[in-house]
Amino acid sequence: MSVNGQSVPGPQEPTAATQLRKAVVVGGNRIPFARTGGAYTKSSNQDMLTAALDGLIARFGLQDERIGEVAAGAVLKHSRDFNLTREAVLGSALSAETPAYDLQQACATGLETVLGLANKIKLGQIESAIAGGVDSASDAPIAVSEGLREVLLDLNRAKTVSRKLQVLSRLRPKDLAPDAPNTGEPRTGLSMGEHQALTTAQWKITREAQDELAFNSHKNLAAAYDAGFFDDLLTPYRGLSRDSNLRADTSLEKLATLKPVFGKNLGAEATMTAGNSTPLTDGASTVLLASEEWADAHDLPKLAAVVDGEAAAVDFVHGKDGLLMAPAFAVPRLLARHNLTLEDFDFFEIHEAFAGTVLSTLAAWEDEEFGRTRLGLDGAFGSIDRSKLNVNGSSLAAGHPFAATGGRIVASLAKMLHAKGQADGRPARGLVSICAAGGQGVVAILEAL
Ligand SMILES: CC(=O)CC(=O)SCCNC(=O)CCNC(=O)[C@H](O)C(C)(C)COP(=O)(O)OP(=O)(O)OC[C@H]1O[C@@H](n2cnc3c(N)ncnc32)[C@H](O)[C@@H]1OP(=O)(O)O
Repeated sequence: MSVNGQSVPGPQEPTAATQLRKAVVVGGNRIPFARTGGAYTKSSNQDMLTAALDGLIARFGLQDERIGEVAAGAVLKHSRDFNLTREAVLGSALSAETPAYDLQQACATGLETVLGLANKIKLGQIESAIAGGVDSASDAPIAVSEGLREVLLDLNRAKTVSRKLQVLSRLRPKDLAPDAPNTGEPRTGLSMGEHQALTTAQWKITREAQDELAFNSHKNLAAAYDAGFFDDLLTPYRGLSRDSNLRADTSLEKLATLKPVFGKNLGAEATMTAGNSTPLTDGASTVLLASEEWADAHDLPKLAAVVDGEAAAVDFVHGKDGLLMAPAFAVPRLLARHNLTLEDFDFFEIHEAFAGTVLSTLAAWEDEEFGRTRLGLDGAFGSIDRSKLNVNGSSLAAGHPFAATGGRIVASLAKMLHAKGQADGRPARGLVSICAAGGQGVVAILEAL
């Protein structure tokens, strides 16, 4: 059968995944997320990832343990961090004989590390793994200009003082201007927020609907903290024990007063504000994965199984689809492979890059024409029960340290699924959906154990 242009095995045909052993989520850990320029201004990616690893190691008694593999990544990485994850492992309490590598899939990095490592466990290549991600916009790498770079390289090669002076004489004042990273898409020059403003307008998402989603994110995250949901997940770090972006006292009235920040310059209705967009954030998260046998042998919990994942990409460059709309295509493909519909899920963890991102995706799934023309279905893909969406808060409230968001979501969802256990006579089931820069998206299904 075919779903949005890709053939997927029919429901009756067993997929390779169904014949493999299980990869289970044992648990996760993270440091509280901090708004950029705040508590972690003096922390590097390596510091934060090491702290998130050490918290996980302490929680599950993994000191000096040789783990099968550790994979993590950062979207904003200094050139000195060749293999950031390996350096973090070497700085942690794990055995130095634990192999580790970096992976980069923009905001989906954390989820992609979970899926890749889970597959290795399913195949029997490794018994245990730690997935993760980290990002710091506070410690963002600043590159030098092309002119200064050329001069510095030539200077390094120059053997005599006169040659060095000759090279230096090429420098112009403009060469000294730094080249700072930004959230712009290289192929369009538009920021993520500007891209989303176009999509938000295309799907006619109102300011009120976006503010309501943002309000619920803060309300749900605050309630989760108050209920102790995160007590086992957070390593206090640099004086923080809660995500610093969380505003338990925000209100729909306050959100309605905030000035629109994206879209005005593009002729789109400007409905996106600092309140319904994620802030730039610093933070790190880790997730311990294992085979059932390894978890049992170490007397560790098995919260949920990583069932399967899917990635999609859209052609945003030519305006065919919105930059952050790839999950709208990946989810239907993944669900078709498992003969599932949106009604078969008990929790939806849809990353809130912007409130408009979540709402545009849901609107696309509910749209008959999108279902027919873009997904190749007979009608609309479906709608979700909103009471199952991001029930313990998501990125709008917690913040979004790009590569660390996937680990936050998987660890939280695994706990929620384990607590729920069964639903309708089957294991509780959760869907993870993460949009990423470059027009990509990664999604996954987890099931309670
Ligand atoms: C990268 C990938 O692969 C995919 C993705 O996830 S895409 C997403 C990537 N992330 C981004 O692009 C980051 C987007 N965000 C931004 O650029 C910035 O946060 C922003 C431009 C939206 C806002 O920046 P800012 O103006 O510095 O925000 P900030 O000062 O915190 O807030 C502005 C005001 O709103 C208020 N505010 C913000 N949130 C609020 C809330 N929930 N409730 C009440 N007030 C709030 C603040 O208090 C502040 O008020 P004052 O001016 O009175 O102090």
